[in-house]
Amino acid sequence: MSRVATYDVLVIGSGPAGQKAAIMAAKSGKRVAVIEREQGLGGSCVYRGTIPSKTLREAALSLERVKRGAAVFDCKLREGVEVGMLMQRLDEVVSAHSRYMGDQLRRNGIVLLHGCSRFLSDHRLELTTVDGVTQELTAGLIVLATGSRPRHPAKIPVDHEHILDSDSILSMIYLPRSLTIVGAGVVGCEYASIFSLLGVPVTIIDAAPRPLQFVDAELTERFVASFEGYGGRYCGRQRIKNVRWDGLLSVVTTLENGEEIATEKMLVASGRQPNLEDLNVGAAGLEPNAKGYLPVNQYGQTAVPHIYAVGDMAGPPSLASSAMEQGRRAICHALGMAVGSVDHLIPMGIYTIPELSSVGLDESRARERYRNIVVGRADFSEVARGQIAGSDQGLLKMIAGPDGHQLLGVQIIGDHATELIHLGELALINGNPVETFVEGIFNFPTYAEAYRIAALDIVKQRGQRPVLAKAG
Ligand SMILES: Cc1cc2nc3c(=O)[nH]c(=O)nc-3n(C[C@H](O)[C@H](O)[C@H](O)COP(=O)(O)OP(=O)(O)OC[C@H]3O[C@@H](n4cnc5c(N)ncnc54)[C@H](O)[C@@H]3O)c2cc1C
Ligand SMILES: NC(=O)c1ccc[n+]([C@@H]2O[C@H](COP(=O)([O-])OP(=O)(O)OC[C@H]3O[C@@H](n4cnc5c(N)ncnc54)[C@H](O)[C@@H]3O)[C@@H](O)[C@H]2O)c1
Repeated sequence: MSRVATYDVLVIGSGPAGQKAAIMAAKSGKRVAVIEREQGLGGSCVYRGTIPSKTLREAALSLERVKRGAAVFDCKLREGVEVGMLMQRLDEVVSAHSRYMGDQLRRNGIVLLHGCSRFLSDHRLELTTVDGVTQELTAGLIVLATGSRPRHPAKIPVDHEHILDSDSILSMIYLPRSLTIVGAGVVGCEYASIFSLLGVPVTIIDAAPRPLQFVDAELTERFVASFEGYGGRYCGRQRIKNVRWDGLLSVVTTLENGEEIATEKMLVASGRQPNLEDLNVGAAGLEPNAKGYLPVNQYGQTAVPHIYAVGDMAGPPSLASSAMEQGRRAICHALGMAVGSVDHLIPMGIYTIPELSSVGLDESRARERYRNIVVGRADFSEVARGQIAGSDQGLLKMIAGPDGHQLLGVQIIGDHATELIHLGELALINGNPVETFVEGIFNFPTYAEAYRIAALDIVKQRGQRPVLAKAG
């Protein structure tokens, strides 16, 4: 082992959480090293998560746009098309991303170390490179950002050939003739949309009565209607008895109600678990909780004050966007800098087709807290841009407090929902009232006009319930 290398800040993992932590620390004048066990930078976000899935989604979206114009266009996918052909831009996107990140680390003077690391004590780590060379490292501040990996239920024998997870699904050469998806969370629903639009019959199985349980029920109803419109089937409230590959053609799923579902492939999307095992956290005095995560406070600080855990490895919401913010916040907190106060307003963007997005309180949570809320609705079929695009599944819901002025949240399903949500987010951050959307001028024709329609709906209801408005 060579002599000990000393840094101010050591960041383990180069995904969105680790990157932002490292950059923030370097910009604050600290000597920083990032340890990454994979050859490429960027974490599962770049290689197995966000970017590959969204690249395949673009192909499904192109097909969907053509299908909307079915009266004039006649277009379907060629027989035997390879999944790789549908993701032609992926290599370019991934290498551009990795190059950009490498440059950014270098520009900021951050040392990049390749290898796997484990704690020797609370300030010391051992790094082992792929060649088996070891090096001891020490730092005053350590940020763990090792991400997560798919969780496999005990009853499902994932073999990565017939029964796949979100890491192996994109290694399929051909589109499957049919697909069962276990789990109607974000991963399951995003892939369900993509594959069903590409013409694959998809069945989703979940123990819950509806998919995406944490999303507004009116929005998920529209999602299910659209998914079923593309030939998909949602099997809610179902428990799986067993899953087996029949050795010939099909993966056979037996449900506890006796039904058998046979499809060519299965995708298991039943949640994630943190990458913690290799780190030997016990040597640093840390202990995971019953769910396998390291307990942290709102800044990502663990029970050992100079060790922070951020991003997926620290648990939900498990988003690239929140991972970046957690990385930044951890460093600000550790270095005694102002952290900012909008972390409760993390927007959620789900890239199903149609897209779903939300910020602030949704209808049911707002009702729990304030009882007499006012809900404004704008159907995209009322918006000129929606009519032009034939986007009739869209809906924007604006949630106002009992006085009908205070904005509490916005939920959107439909084209560009994940972009549109930021208007609502900024209004919430700035404490703008509902009127902002009535008085502001919007480009025409745009989907953003849905904000004004929803706001006017609230104003109309306010006029009809003067007693409630005064009672507050
Ligand atoms: C299919 C899919 C689609 C997704 N789509 C979206 C989306 O559209 N939008 C969104 O916001 N989020 C999305 N996510 C979630 C997003 O990818 C994650 O929340 C994000 O990648 C978490 O970032 P992270 O930095 O915590 O971890 P990761 O990105 O997983 O990075 C962790 C890094 O740590 C490294 N590492 C692990 N252990 C060690 C060790 N012992 N030593 C050294 N290095 C180590 C790993 O190699 C990896 O590079 C998606 C996830 C999946 C699975
Ligand atoms: N657009 C995005 O931001 C995006 C995209 C993809 C993933 N992600 C993140 O990745 C994380 C993981 O996503 P995920 O969808 O794998 O997990 P999840 O925890 O969101 O959903 C898992 C689903 O599987 C179901 N389930 C679990 N075990 C089951 C079983 N044995 N039988 C039937 N159903 C079962 C659960 O009821 C749940 O609905 C999420 O936290 C999400 O935030 C985000």
